[in-house]
Amino acid sequence: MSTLDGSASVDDLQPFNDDWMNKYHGKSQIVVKPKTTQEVSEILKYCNDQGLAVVPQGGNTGLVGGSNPVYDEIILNLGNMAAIRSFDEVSGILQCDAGAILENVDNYLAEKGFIFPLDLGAKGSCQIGGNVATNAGGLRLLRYGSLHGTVLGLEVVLPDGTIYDSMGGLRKDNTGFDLKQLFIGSEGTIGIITGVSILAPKRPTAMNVAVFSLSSYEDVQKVFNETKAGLGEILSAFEFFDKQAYELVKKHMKEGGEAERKVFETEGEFYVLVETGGSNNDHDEEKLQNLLEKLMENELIQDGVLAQDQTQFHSLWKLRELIPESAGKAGSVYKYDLSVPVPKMYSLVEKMRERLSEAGLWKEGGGGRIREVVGYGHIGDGNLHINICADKYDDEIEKVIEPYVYEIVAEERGSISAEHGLGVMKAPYIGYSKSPTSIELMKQVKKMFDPKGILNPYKYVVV
Ligand SMILES: O=C(O)CC[C@@H](O)C(=O)O
Ligand SMILES: [Zn+2]
Repeated sequence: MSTLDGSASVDDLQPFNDDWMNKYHGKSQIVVKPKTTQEVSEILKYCNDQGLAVVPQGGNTGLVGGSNPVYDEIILNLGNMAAIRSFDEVSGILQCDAGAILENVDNYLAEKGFIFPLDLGAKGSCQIGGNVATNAGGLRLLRYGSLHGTVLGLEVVLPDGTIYDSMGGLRKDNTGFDLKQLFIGSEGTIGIITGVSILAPKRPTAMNVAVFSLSSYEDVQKVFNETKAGLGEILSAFEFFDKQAYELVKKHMKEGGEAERKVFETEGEFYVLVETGGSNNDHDEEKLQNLLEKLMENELIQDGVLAQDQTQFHSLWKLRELIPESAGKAGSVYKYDLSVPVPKMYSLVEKMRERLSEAGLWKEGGGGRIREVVGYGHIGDGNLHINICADKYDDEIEKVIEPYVYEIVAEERGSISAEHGLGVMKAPYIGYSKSPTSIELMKQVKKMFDPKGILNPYKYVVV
C-alpha cells in the first residue's frame, strides 16, 4: 500500500483536501492510496473498528463537494487502482478497476471498435468508480442510457471490510434484489466501489456534428422534435446553450490566444449542438444536411454550421464543452444541475436572473456583483445547468440563490440534482425533491450498510 509518507506537508495534501472549484476545503491529515481491493478492505475494517471516518475519492472532479473531507476524515484515494481487468469482445463487457480514468478506458475500447457508454467534460481525469458512485450522466445519455442500465456488475467494499462481488456481469439476472443498483449514485456513503463491469456498445464509425443558432427557447424545443424525427437512431447528443454561455466561451478562447473566427453569420439567443453517430458517413451527413435545410426553410433556426472535418468536429464541440471552464474563469461559480420538464427548463434561468436583479446583484449587460447567469445543458435528457458567475463565493449571494433555486424546481416537481449528486452542497435540500417516506427509507439503507456512519459522513442522506 502506498501512502504519502510521514513527512508530507499540508501543501502535499491540498489537492486531495480541496475540490477543483476551490469551494470545498477539507483538513484531512491522511491520504491512503491502496493498490488492491484487499487493501481497501483492510483499511475499511480498521477504520470501522476504530470509528474513523473515511472519504472515498476518485478523480476529485465532482461539483458538490462529495469527494473532499468536511473535517479531517481520512481520504481513501482510488488513483492507484487503474487497471483494465478484462474485455470480452463478443459480449462487449468490460471489467476495470474503479480508479481507471474514463478517457483511458475509452481509448482502450476505441482500439477494439467499442465505446464507453458515458462521456463527459472531465473525462481526462475523472475515474470510472467515481462516475458510477455519482451516477454521472454526461453528454450522450440520450444515446446510451444511464449507468443504471449499462453497469452489469460491481465490486464494492462495505464499511466493515466485507467485499460484495457481483462482477460476473450478467445481462439477465432476476434472482432477488438487484443490489448493485443501490451503490450506483450512492456517492460512496454505503460502500467503496473498487471494480466495475459495464456493457460497452460498438463505436459508431461515422460521427458528425452541427451547431445551430436560434432566436427563442420555443424554437429550441421545436428543433429538438424535428431533429429526433429527422435523424432517428443516429442522433447521439442534443445539447443547448444560451447566448450568455456562448459569449463567455468566445471571450475565454480569445483570452487563451485563439484567433477570433466567425462561426455564424447570424448569431442567436440560443444554440443547439446536434451530434450523429452512425456507420455510414455520407448517409449521416446527408441526413444532417437535409435537417439543416428543413429547419432553415421553416425558419426554426437562424443559422447552422456543419463540421466538415475532424478539426471542425472538435472545435464545434468545444463551444459546448468549454462552457464550465469559461464560466469559472477568474471567479467563482454557483452551479446548479436540475431536472425539470423540457418546456419549463429555460424559465428557471429567467426566474433566477429576475431574482438576482431584484436583489441588486445582477444587471443585464454586466456591472453587478454577479457577472453573468448562464443556462445550458443536456436538453435531450431534460437536464439544465445554471451557472451563476461571481467574483467570489459569498454568503450573502448564496442566501439569495438558495433555497430559492430549489423552490422553483420543486414547483415543477423536478430534481435538485440531475447528474452531479448531492454531496455536501445539496444534502440539506434533498426534501425539495424526495418525499419524507423516501428520505426515511434512504436513512434506513444507510444505517443498514454503515451502522457506525464512517463512510462519507455529513453528505448525501444525513442520518
Ligand atoms: O459545470 C457545470 O455546471 C456542468 C458540468 C457538466 O455537467 C456539463 O454538462 O458540462
Ligand atoms: Zn452536465
